Amino acid sequence: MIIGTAGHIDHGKTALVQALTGVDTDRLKEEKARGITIELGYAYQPLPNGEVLGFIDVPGHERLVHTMLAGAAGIDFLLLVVAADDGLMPQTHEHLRIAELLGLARGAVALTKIDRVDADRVAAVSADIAALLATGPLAGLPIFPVSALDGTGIEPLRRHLHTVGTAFPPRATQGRFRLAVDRCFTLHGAGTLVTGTVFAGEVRVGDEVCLLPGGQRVRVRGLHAQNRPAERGRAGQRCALNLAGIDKDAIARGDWIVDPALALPVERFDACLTLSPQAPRPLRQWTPVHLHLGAAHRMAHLVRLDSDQLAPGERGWVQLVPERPLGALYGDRFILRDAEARQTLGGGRVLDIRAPARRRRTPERLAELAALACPEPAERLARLLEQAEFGIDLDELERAWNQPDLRTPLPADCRLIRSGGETRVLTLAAWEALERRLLDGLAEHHVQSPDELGPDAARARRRWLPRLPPPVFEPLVAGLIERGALKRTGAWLHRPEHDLRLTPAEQAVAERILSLLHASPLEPPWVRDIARTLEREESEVRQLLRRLGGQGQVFQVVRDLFFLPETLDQFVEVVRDLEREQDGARAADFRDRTGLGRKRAIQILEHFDRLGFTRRLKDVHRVRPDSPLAAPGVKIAP
Ligand SMILES: Nc1nc2c(ncn2[C@@H]2O[C@H](COP(=O)(O)OP(=O)(O)OP(=O)(O)O)[C@@H](O)[C@H]2O)c(=O)[nH]1
Repeated sequence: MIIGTAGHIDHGKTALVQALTGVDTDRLKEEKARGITIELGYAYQPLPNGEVLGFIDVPGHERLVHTMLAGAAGIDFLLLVVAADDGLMPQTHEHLRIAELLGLARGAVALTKIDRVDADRVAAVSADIAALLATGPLAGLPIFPVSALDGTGIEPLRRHLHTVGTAFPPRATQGRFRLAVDRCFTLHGAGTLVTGTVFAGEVRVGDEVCLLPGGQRVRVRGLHAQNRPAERGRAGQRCALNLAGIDKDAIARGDWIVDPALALPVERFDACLTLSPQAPRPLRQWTPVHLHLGAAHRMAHLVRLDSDQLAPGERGWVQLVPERPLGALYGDRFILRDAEARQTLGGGRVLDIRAPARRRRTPERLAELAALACPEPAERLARLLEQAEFGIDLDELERAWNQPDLRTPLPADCRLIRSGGETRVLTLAAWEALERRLLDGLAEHHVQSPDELGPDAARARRRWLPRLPPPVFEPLVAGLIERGALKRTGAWLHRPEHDLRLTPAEQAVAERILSLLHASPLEPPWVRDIARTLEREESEVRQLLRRLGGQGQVFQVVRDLFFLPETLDQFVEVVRDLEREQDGARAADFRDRTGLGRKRAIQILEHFDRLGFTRRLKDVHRVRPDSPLAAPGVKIAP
């Protein structure tokens, strides 16, 4: 268990920790000279059950609240210190408010310096403290009157802390490792050391870990847990890590040391924020604030999400945009102070570290935040899934929530898709809705373009499910094909009832049309000419040719002019030759080698551009290296 002191300057925090543990945590020369705490101080005390109590002593100076916050982020138990002579003072209030906003649920009050006052004063200040606590979540904390000077009351307080510490449940270690760095220094002969509180998981000597937000990989060469050499450190302990492969100057207070899977720098996050009732005014859009999260401290801007301003005492959804990325995960507590760093404004909990910069205030997004605010992970996932049209990237969510086992068990009525290196989960209802959108889209397409077999898969996705990640689209299509609800012919997707098969009478006409094309492949007749030769309606010939086009038997190069695939293949070969020999096809060269007229040569090249075989750059048509037709021998004709 980690105990953190809190309280107004000079109220006796450091003296109390020394009386309790024998350790003087004011180590700095300047601290000694001025008699105040400037940096965080640390002390440890072994318990009979083998556990170790950790103490973090924080400064009480009003200008050092940011240091107090760096220490307070990792504590389990609040030791609120109030001097009996002074009574309640500004930082008594502010530190208490911070502890409440950080969600601290355990604590005790030390009423110090009782050697300086009489019993009536002790009773009066005790009553003030009880009244102060009564309105908040820490109501009813025990109050211990003590004197660090003569030792009165120290023993009962120490016994109380030992009893609570012994009964304190060790934190669960199922998440991945993360430690909030509050100090970094070099030790002669050992190299770079960082210390901090382990927020989650476990670390062992030899582990490879990551600096966040920097991203550098480092190895844990050695470690201390609760001030003792150890092979491993775990959630809830203070640890010192000896890191190999990094300079001290590359690390600063506020960084995190994390499992490499958690090395996600956060540029903005959405959160639930409670504005303190004592905040001086409502928070408006883009208010600049000091953001304290873990041991980190950043300037940040605040965006209101569910209304335009947040009034004192209110709770709402906000987005925070720090000036530089930081480390944060779902559920992390944070504190906001005003831009001048004079007052604590409020505090909250991180809900989404992958928060969108756009469309962040839509009703759909607010519904998502409501789901994210749900404290229980399985229920939270289920509620998120209900709204996730395209499903959820489960790997990403497991990292963002630091919950490596979210998928066991998977919520009922869900589908897990593993594809393209991604694991996505969707409700069956969402899956069916996606299937319907594709099938309905195709049905409509068939009505509008009856002469076309259907779009290819890439076009179908862009058209009807543009926001569905491609790795999910493929299994969706495959599933529909397997069930017979969809057909794939060549590259084209279509409904099974839609095909371009011709009736025997139409087939007879089609064959006569094709033989006319075969008779003059380089200069095929126009639709008008074919109709005249065969004595059929122009519209009938046009429609038949388009349906043959849908089957890939002819290609329309310009309106009403159709070429056979094998003819186009000859042209493809010419273009490939020109690409090899002259870095692309110019209209004049292409005309000379094919014997086409100039205008037709250009039309063919433009057709190739449309097919994606070539790309025009000024007057040259270059072969696209990614086109299947770029490879020698590949043909358009089946
Ligand atoms: N008489 C008396 N003096 C005390 C007691 N506790 C602390 N003091 C004195 O009060 C002064 C401040 O004590 P500290 O322990 O440094 O106070 P602090 O709260 O740690 O101060 P900051 O960390 O700077 O906020 C020192 O001169 C202490 O000797 C006490 O129980 N009785």
